[in-house]
Amino acid sequence: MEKIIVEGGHLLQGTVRVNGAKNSAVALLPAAILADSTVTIDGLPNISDVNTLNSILEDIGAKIVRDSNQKVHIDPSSIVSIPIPNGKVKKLRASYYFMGAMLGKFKRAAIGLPGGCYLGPRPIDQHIKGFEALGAKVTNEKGAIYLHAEELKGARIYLDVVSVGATINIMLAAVLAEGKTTIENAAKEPEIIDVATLLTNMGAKIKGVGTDIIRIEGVKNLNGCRHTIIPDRIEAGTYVIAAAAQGKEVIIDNVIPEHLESLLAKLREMGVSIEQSDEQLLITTKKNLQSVDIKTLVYPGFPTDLQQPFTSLLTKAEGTSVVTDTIYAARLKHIDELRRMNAKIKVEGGSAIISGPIQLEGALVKASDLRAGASLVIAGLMANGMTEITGVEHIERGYENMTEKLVNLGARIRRETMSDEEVKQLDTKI
Ligand SMILES: CC(=O)N[C@H]1[C@@H](OP(=O)(O)OP(=O)(O)OC[C@H]2O[C@@H](n3ccc(=O)[nH]c3=O)[C@H](O)[C@@H]2O)O[C@H](CO)[C@@H](O)[C@@H]1O
Ligand SMILES: C=C(OP(=O)(O)O)C(=O)O
Repeated sequence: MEKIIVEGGHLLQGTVRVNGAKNSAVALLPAAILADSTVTIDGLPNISDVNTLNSILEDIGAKIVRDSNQKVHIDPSSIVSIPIPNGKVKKLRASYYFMGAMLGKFKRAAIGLPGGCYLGPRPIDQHIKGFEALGAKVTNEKGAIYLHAEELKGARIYLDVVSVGATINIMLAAVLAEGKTTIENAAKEPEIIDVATLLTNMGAKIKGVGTDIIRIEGVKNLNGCRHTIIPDRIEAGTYVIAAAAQGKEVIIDNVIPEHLESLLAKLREMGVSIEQSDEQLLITTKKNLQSVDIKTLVYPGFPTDLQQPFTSLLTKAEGTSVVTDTIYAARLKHIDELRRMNAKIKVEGGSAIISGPIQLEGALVKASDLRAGASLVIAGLMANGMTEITGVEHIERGYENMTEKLVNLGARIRRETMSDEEVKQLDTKI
């Protein structure tokens, strides 16, 4: 087991390059099942979620070759519809995309219930509603979901909540269904457009992605193709926030600035200077940042995945800021850890109320989930003295080489293997 050690207070300067999007990658890999020949994906991030999905694909018969340039070739021609058991599936939320992809390809699937970051309840009722509308019988037995359809027929599906996962999963099942499918009240996240682009390159007929009505005309089969993944807007946003918190001048490279409009608007309101070009952002911080309120919303609103890192930044803003997560109201586990670091944060009625400016102090803290980890790393960079962060495995789910990238920007941050004694003490330390 490893921990991250940060010596705070050093200014960040230089360029950081963003990898391919985790939340696209985790859907693009299962989508490859739908093709009859090799799918090549360019720019996949080297993170544990991607490695777990590749491993599940191999378990069901895919042949995967990863070449040196972040290219992955997935040959799905030998995949068989065998049950996918709990072990690996439980490591991530996105394993639920195997449901849509296997159902689409084989008309049946059996898969353990997915895991991922615990952000409060993460229901999949809208995914199931969609699969049932397409003609599948879905049962939940002893922690596994069984899906079966004699044939899949296009349908009109209205989502009761705007859901990224349900929109993608229904698209995966519908592209090979007979006839027309309409998804109403669909989500519009860039990752959905990325998945639809891959499916279209494979031969699927999809219209309306990026709007709230997606229309799909089923085709008989899909072919292999080559696809380049979009840059990770959440990884980019994390470094943008780190730069605003502790940067002098930082360039974020390989970013689509339009994907981050809500974050950039809030940072400008706080007084951060941001220059943008086609694929880069230059972040320059002023001394006195102003407080702002944020409310997470579906895209193009403020992303839930950046709420936790942004909270760390707000500790240094002058005045009171209010953070409300309307997507995952319980995504507040980082707050206790930030309080250990001297942050003044109250939680009232599901909102975090942050009083600033406060000088954070180094402490021993634990990352309970992926973006809580990112928020603690940023807090560590801002703090006086040393911060030790455990729960590194969560950070590895979504950030490739985070410590190396920060070292290149001038941060004093490193990873260390924990001693057996430290591992034993993990749950007993105050
Ligand atoms: C809209 C949104 O911001 N989605 C985020 C969500 O995606 P994720 O795919 O996890 O969540 P969804 O977009 O599916 O869910 C959005 C909301 O709908 C609810 N819901 C979802 C499916 C369902 O069947 N029933 C239901 O009630 C969820 O509890 C949540 O409150 O977390 C991901 C990981 O943090 C982010 O990358 C996504 O951007
Ligand atoms: C919580 C996240 O991931 P997941 O939904 O895969 O658990 C995230 O990307 O912030």
